[in-house]
Amino acid sequence: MLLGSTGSIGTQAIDIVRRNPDKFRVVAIGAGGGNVRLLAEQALELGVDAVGVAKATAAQDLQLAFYSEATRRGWATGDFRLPKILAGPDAMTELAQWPCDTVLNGVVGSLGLAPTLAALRAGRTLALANKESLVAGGPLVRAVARPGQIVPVDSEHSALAQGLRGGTAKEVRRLILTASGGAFRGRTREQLVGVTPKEALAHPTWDMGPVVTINSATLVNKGLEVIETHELFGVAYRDIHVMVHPQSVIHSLVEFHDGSTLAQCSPPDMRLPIALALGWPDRVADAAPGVDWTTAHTWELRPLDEEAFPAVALAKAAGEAGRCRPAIYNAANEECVAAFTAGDLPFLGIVETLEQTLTDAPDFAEPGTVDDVLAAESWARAYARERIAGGKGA
Ligand SMILES: NC(=O)C1=CN([C@@H]2O[C@H](COP(=O)(O)OP(=O)(O)OC[C@H]3O[C@@H](n4cnc5c(N)ncnc54)[C@H](OP(=O)(O)O)[C@@H]3O)[C@@H](O)[C@H]2O)C=CC1
Ligand SMILES: CC(=O)[C@@H](O)[C@H](O)COP(=O)(O)O
Ligand SMILES: [Mn+2]
Repeated sequence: MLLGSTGSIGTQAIDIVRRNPDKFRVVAIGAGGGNVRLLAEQALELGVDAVGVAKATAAQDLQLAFYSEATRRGWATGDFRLPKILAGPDAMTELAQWPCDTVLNGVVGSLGLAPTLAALRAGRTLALANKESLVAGGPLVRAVARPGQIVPVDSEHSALAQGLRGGTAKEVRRLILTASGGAFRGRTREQLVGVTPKEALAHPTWDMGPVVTINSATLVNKGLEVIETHELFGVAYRDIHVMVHPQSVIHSLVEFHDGSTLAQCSPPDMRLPIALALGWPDRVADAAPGVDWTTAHTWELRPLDEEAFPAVALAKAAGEAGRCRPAIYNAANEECVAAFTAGDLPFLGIVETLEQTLTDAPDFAEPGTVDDVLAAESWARAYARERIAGGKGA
């Protein structure tokens, strides 16, 4: 099951499936509804049983897209069976419970929380790219997930999961997440004034969807990943570190208490962690090219400039405090990224707004239900939007 099949993660997952028909079969796919042509193309190529679109009004366009795709393929009516269409805001959650072994959650944003919980409750293995669901609803996810039921897709967390195979939890001293540094790596705070969405979208090493790319530029992505690390591996925030690694070849490191450190290395290509998550615990041969060991390489690791990029420290504090503050951090960021992309908020205003939103947030309790998360998110979204509309953070 692929949720977010039309996106960067989804299309790369399909590449893995296409090249490994003996290992994987996709039974259903889902996406927002912004690209029904691609969704129909994928559905007919993969021969899925069901297709979901979150935008209810996209259902009719999807139906039409099936027929044009069938015509393009030279298929006559009667030669093929149309997949069942699920449409509306609950479509991803319904699909997450569809009979299958593994659900890959590759949708973007904390709207991925309901499908994450549904897949876990239905007993599926969850290949998780949608880090926002874990950040927003960590305590809810922890309460329903069996040990080992979530397999990380995020490159750093896949690296950590691989490194942790090399020792026991008791032997771990610290986890080190690597960060490319994003589009503005090496800049001072002053040099970030006036940077544009186009510049922020020019990621130095990874080709990804727009939201995660802008989050890389602000380092909010690394903030989300620190919380994701804590939620996935149960390691204390004080033992989770971030290092800037411009080459994006070392995807993260595990240090053990004897002073030994294990790193996972491969050229930046998400098909490797996606394939590993789909096949977990087995590796999929030739998922992506490996490092070329016949040439010279220089791999750097540098401390993060926390003054220019305070987003990681903010996320750590939010994670340590709990009580929906990670959900507030993420929801405010989703609003800020949309505003920055639309030209309504300057780049530095993103993290400034996050900080102010966290400062002014009322005290929420630890979430016990999805509604608790939604209440905190809805407060944060409204607060951030109001600040942005009022020209604050500009
Ligand atoms: N791309 C990457 O390399 C990496 C991504 N991730 C994480 O994976 C997730 C996906 O990222 P990425 O693939 O880059 O994002 P993209 O923007 O490329 O794709 C997003 C996907 O989500 C779908 N979508 C959008 N809105 C909805 C909705 N309301 N309901 C259901 N589906 C929706 C989109 O469908 P539509 O086409 O219809 O809009 C699309 O299929 C994010 O959480 C990201 O942080 C993590 C590590 C690496
Ligand atoms: C590929 C991947 O996992 C992204 O989440 C990646 O981490 C983005 O790169 P940086 O956040 O390190 O710039
Ligand atoms: Mn990552």
